[in-house]
Amino acid sequence: MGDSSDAVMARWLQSAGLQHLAASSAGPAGDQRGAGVGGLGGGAGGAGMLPSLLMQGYGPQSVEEKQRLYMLLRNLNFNGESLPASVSEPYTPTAQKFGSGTSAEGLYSPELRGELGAGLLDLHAMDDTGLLSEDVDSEPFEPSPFMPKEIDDDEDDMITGNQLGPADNYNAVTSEKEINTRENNVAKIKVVVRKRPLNRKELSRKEDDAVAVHDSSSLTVYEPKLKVDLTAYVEQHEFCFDAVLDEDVSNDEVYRETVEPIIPIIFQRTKATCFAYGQTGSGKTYTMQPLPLRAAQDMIRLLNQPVYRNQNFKLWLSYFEIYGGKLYDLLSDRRHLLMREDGKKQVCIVGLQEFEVSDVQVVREYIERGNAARSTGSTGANEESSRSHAILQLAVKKHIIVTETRRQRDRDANEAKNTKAVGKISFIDLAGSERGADTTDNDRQTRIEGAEINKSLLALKECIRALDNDQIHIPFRGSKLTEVLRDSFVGNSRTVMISCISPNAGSCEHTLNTLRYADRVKSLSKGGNTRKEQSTAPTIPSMRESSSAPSYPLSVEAEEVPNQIQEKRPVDISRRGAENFTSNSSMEPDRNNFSMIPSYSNRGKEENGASGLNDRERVDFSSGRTVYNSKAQLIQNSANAQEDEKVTRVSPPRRKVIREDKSEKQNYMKKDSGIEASRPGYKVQQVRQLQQQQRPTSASASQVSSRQSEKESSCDDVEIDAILEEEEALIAAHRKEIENTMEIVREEMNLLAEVDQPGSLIDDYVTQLSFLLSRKAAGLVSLQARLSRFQQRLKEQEILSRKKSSR
Ligand SMILES: Nc1ncnc2c1ncn2[C@@H]1O[C@H](COP(=O)(O)OP(=O)(O)OP(=O)(O)O)[C@@H](O)[C@H]1O
Repeated sequence: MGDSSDAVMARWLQSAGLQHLAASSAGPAGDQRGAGVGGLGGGAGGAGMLPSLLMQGYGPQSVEEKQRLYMLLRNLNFNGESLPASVSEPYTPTAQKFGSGTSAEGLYSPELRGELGAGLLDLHAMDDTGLLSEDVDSEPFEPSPFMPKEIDDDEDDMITGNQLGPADNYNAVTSEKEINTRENNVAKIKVVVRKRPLNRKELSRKEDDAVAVHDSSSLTVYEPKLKVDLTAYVEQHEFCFDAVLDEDVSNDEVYRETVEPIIPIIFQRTKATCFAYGQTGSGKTYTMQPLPLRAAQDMIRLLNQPVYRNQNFKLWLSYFEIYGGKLYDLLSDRRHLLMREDGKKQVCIVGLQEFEVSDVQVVREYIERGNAARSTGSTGANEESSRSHAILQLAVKKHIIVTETRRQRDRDANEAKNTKAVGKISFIDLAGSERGADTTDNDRQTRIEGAEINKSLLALKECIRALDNDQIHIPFRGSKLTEVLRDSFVGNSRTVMISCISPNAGSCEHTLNTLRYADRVKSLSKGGNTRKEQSTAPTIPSMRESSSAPSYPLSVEAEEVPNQIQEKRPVDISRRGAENFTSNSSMEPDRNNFSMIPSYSNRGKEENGASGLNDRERVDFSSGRTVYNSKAQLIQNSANAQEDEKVTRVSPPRRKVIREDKSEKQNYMKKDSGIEASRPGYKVQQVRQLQQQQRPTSASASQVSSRQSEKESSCDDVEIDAILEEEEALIAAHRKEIENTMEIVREEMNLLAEVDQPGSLIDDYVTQLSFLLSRKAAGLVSLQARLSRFQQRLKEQEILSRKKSSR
């Protein structure tokens, strides 16, 4: 065990930035190998050497090195063995004292994982799935090629203010253009599948490996089946994804494939979400566990780049879980948290503790602390954690230097007020996917929790699809999970979904469910990403720019200007809706993949293809501000064309009319003559006509009555503007409703296709159908209510006008 133990120890030391001590450890300390932590295979001996390394003079020289070694030792001391007296002084890199907690399994050495307690986002670890040690590679942290090299302080002077951060394989800072190109190159949604190796138990049962990974993007599942006459046969299911990672792919490669490309754009106001999905034991925790730490490492490296350091960018960490629809802070004694929406529709988690971090070691500790909070829950810790979603967020914030006077004023204000969000990445370890459909459990509470999980998984899928489809309405309210993640879905966002699958034939059904879920998430992104990325991001600031408004982070703008967003597509939505609906009505389940591929590919064609305005829209959106003006022109032209075609059609291009009305209003006030009504809404037009009749036209009217009438007409116009706005909102809501309904219908058809399959879970079907129907009903009820309000408003207005005219 000598050599391997040395190697493991060298890697541990390397992970703590103490690789130079490896040589010393091979000296006299090496003689004591195995004396420390025992019974843990190759790595244990190495752990045993560490105390002596720390105690004796030839080891670490500086206080910082000692602290690091102490931490390393403490984290490896998972068996509860006490540290030597000489190293037992507390290490307190943060102001907080952490709970006793379990060790950071897997964070140091994958060999040790599985023997330890719950790790990062370890929701429902199974103790019976330990893999053969030879399957598992130890993975030291290597500096990522995506990340810029650390720049010495001396180099700072060479870098000028406006130069921006990271790009591939570079040492110097690149231009904003390059950054934008890179940003656009990172897919908005990436779906990656990871297959884990067969574990000991599966091998001992001689289970077949039913998943064959062909290349970096496709795989086949061989599902063993029985015919009615009990003859066995194998059904093959082929899948394609953005990336398929085989069993021998290391965590390091997973990081490089999934999270690493996103990190630099977090500094460019992007919000990203990375989540693992899959059945229990498929490797979610194993996959997710190292990611936040790796990400933090790269983010900290970036923060140390002069361009960000000069801007006072800092990294903040928070960690909480959603269990049974409630939020708990994992870094604050599982404090119950409340979710609120502020005036800007931003979701705030009231009371969530966020910690500023600038050291990977400290990040590691917070993660451990959060894990400990999860695994030591007061009632049935394991059950609890297995039914929760854990969310770890790393946020980049710009610290605003406050002047003395302002500081005085804000003395009592929260420190957060002095920071401005730049971007963030959320890591989510979802509860096991099969839990939601767990029908064998008799416990009512457990079943309800299962339904809750199912609901959130469905809602998450809906949101991702809506997001990728550039829908105006994103169904955040579908679940607590999506509500919490709301701000990660709007504006400039990226999503990475890692679907974890077990390879054994016995898990085929779950594996297929996981892959179908992944397939659906993926489907809508086909052929649409580039356009969609461009369509949201550049247009919004251009609107702002044109009104010379201050520039906000992109995502905030996206939320702040819902009306403008609707404005972008006033004419085409119903049309697009109709096209979609037509294509959907021909949807046929693909029997091989059990997915609705035809519908999505049709949609891709429609969107890329000949849907007139859509095409023009796409071109327009890609060229930003000037294009937005031409877009307005386009809307105008289109509206004019419609008017030419059909004189009776009076519904106006929405915003345009309001502007016209306002200028009309001014004209009217000046001239005090009749209204030159231009295409108002049908009812509103009637009201205006009534008003027109009421207004004094005689030149001989006294000044008083003229002023009176001016006043009245001004009030009337305000009224009319309000009605027009309502009318506009009603029509927009109707459009949204149609889009929603179509999404739901699509879901229903998928559901039907699934339930038709042999072995489908009826409970799953029932839960999903009930979720969809309640969404449908809620949408209709809300539209109906809006319509009634509007009808009522029109009635009142008419009565009022009649009264006036009879006076
Ligand atoms: N790719 C992999 N390579 C090696 N071992 C793996 C891999 N994926 C998972 N494992 C091992 O399989 C076991 C189960 O993995 P893990 O606990 O991550 O599953 P999970 O999906 O998080 O399960 P649960 O939903 O119950 O929490 C662990 O012992 C883990 O070390």
